[in-house]
Amino acid sequence: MARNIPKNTEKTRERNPTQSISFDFNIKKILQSEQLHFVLGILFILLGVFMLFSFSSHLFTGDADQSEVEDNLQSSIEPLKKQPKNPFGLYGAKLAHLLLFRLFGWSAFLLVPILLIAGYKLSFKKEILPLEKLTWQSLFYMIWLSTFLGFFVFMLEAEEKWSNLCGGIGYFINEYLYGFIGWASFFVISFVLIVFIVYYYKVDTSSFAANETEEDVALATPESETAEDNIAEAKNIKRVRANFETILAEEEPEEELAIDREDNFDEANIRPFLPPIVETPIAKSNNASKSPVALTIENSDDIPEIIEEFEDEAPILEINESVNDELVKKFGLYDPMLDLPHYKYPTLDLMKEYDMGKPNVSQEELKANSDKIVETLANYGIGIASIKATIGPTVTLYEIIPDAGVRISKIKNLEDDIALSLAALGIRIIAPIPGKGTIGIEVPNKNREMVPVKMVIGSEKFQKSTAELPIVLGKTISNDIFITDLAKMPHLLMAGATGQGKSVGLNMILTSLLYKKHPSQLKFVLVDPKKVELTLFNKIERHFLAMLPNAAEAIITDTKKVVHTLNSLCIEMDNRYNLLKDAGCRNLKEYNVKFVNRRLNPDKGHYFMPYIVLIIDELADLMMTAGKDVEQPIARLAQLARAIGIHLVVATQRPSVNVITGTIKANFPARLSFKVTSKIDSRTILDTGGAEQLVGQGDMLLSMGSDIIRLQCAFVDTPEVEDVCEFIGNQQGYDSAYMLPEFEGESEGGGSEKSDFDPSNRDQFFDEAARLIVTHQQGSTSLIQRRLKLGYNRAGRLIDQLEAAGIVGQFEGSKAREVLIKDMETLERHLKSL
Ligand SMILES: Nc1ncnc2c1ncn2[C@@H]1O[C@H](COP(=O)(O)OP(=O)(O)OP(=O)(O)O)[C@@H](O)[C@H]1O
Repeated sequence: MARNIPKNTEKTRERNPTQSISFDFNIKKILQSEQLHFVLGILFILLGVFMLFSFSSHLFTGDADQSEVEDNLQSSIEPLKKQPKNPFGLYGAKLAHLLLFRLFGWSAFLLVPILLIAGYKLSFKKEILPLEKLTWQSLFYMIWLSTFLGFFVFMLEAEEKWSNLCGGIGYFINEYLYGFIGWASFFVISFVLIVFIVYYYKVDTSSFAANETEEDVALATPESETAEDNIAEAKNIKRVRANFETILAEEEPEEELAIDREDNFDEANIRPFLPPIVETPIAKSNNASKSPVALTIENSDDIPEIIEEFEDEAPILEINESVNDELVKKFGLYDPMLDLPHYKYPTLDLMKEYDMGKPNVSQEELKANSDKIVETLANYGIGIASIKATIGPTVTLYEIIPDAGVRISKIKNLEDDIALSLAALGIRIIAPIPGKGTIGIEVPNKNREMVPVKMVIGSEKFQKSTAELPIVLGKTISNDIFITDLAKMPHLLMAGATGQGKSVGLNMILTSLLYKKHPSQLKFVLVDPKKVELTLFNKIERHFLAMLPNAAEAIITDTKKVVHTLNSLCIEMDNRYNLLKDAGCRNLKEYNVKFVNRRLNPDKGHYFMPYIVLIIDELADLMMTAGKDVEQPIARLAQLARAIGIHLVVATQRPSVNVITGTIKANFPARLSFKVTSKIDSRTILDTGGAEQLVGQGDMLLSMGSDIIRLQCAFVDTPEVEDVCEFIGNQQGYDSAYMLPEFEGESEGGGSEKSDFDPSNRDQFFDEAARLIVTHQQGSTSLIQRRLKLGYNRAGRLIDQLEAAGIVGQFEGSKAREVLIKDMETLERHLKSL
């Protein structure tokens, strides 16, 4: 209304009956002013301090001042007979006398923190502790404590000496109660406290009932809970998770929180960066009563079914939006980067500057080459309508449009003749160039141009790239910087004869990712059977590397360990799929978005999932020594891991069929080839010839689906990689590398065959798993996996042992196994008898 009032001209003000409204408006403004808040806040704080000291002094001077203060309270006009002993003067003595002696007793001290916190909040706009809650609690405890202490003062008839303890309120309540029920008033007082605690703190009374589990309670939670209830419950969850920093998050300002997370790292023992997050209490849908089905993914055809299963069968989480919003409002979105808040991305000055000099291809060279092409083709009776040249860093592409009626295959067959006439190696004919209707002839330049890493990494295109896993490989034939997204590839197979630029290519991939990703977002698993190529990356172990628990080194060089690591990655994949299923997400990106929005519960094993990039520097070596043992997990990962953010980059010197087997090849849609020694090798890796014609030094062909592009790989020198790694390695990192799930090889396992089951040799988690299964009455591997935080294989072995021990029934396909023991008592007896 006030906004519609005409502007305050003298006239309108005279006539306008709404003048008072405009006055109100100003009052409101004054009340809302920051200055007033600040001043009031300081006043509150001073008052709090004044109270604290006058109350404390009263404990010693109260008796002496009593009669003086009482007199003054009766008639404040009469002059004081003697000065009060309280150093805070008459008013200090009066205030203390009123609040301590007449009203609340010692519990009046509780008013002090309220004043201090309220004052601080008003002045500095920061709530050290939740003020409203604190005020209600303090009021209750002031009265209750005064009554409680009053009981003893009254019963012991010590009011002369101790009336300060309980104040007037406590004493009179007890006097009144005693008149009715005598000393049983103590029960009433205690009962009031119990009622307050149960209702105010929303004590989960169901947890007192025997055998009822956390999950049952969650199921019992009425969906119509108010947002406030949910927040309170969320905070309860938080309280339990004392090892997470969440408590600090609530009570401390953001900056302090960040530092604390860093310091308390090892507290989150499973994953060093398990996120500090408060979760919305989640009520499960009706489907929750269905047994969760163990998730086994054998091949990529399963994926659509799994996704459907996510939608249909998975316990779908119902999220109370308002609570999440409340949490987000309070703590902000979850930021994984706060794990290492001071982390600095590598800078461009770590890379060498190269003097590029003049253009690498002269006009004369261009003219001479196009003349020779036209001439050679003319010699074979092929006329050319037009010719156009595009200069690239390594090769120049001459695009020709032949006269009408010329057969393309005829030109293609002239590859060697053209090479001969141009006296150049590495001519490649692309006939026709897809989508262009021209024929391309790539002719290597006499002076090739090196593509420095600084140029591509520093390019605007790369710096601004929003790809999930951006990698800048180098330049295309038309001098464009080529950037691709490894997350979309989703896996890359690399081949190239020795000395053709494979290692530089791998380093480019790693360097690109190191320049764009934060350690909390990405982890590398580095496999280096040659033992020398990737050692540079040791320095970034605590930032970017993942490793097996108890491994001595993060970079894996030993074939046996490679097999373990690959299998461990498969377990990680299964675990991640289970978490995605739980969260109702289809891929890692969706999952992480949900997590960042505080919609997933870390207590249920959810965490911010970093991408994992597995790099294998020499597959041939591994295939020779371990064959199927490495082929199978690689194929499985390649088939299934894309959705959960595990991407593979596998390089090999020998792209022969026994290294790049059909299974492996079929699952690597993106393939990159440096120069190879034969056309057959080129066919093995790219499904077409051409790679044998490359000119080396990072000249490469990238095949993604049907397209093949020629690229010049950028050059990153070993000292540059070293500097980047040192730059990262010198910064504060995690306590250790990212831990992959443990994997026990067949021989080390606890015996998976049912017939082999030996009760004395059971898994150390056997009893725990049995109790879990019987409590939940669900014979499910994924339950064991999630609750006991074990890998899929180990959980599977446990289920087999439970079957052998007669605790669960047989495997029944997609259904959970029947639980044969129905209650804990029988189970305990059974366990003892084993
Ligand atoms: N992109 C590039 N630009 C310029 N020169 C390059 C490029 N890539 C590689 N080279 C040159 O080729 C040499 C060999 O490269 P690299 O070590 O990458 O080969 P490789 O294929 O890994 O060999 P190997 O399999 O024996 O390890 C480099 O030392 C460098 O001089």
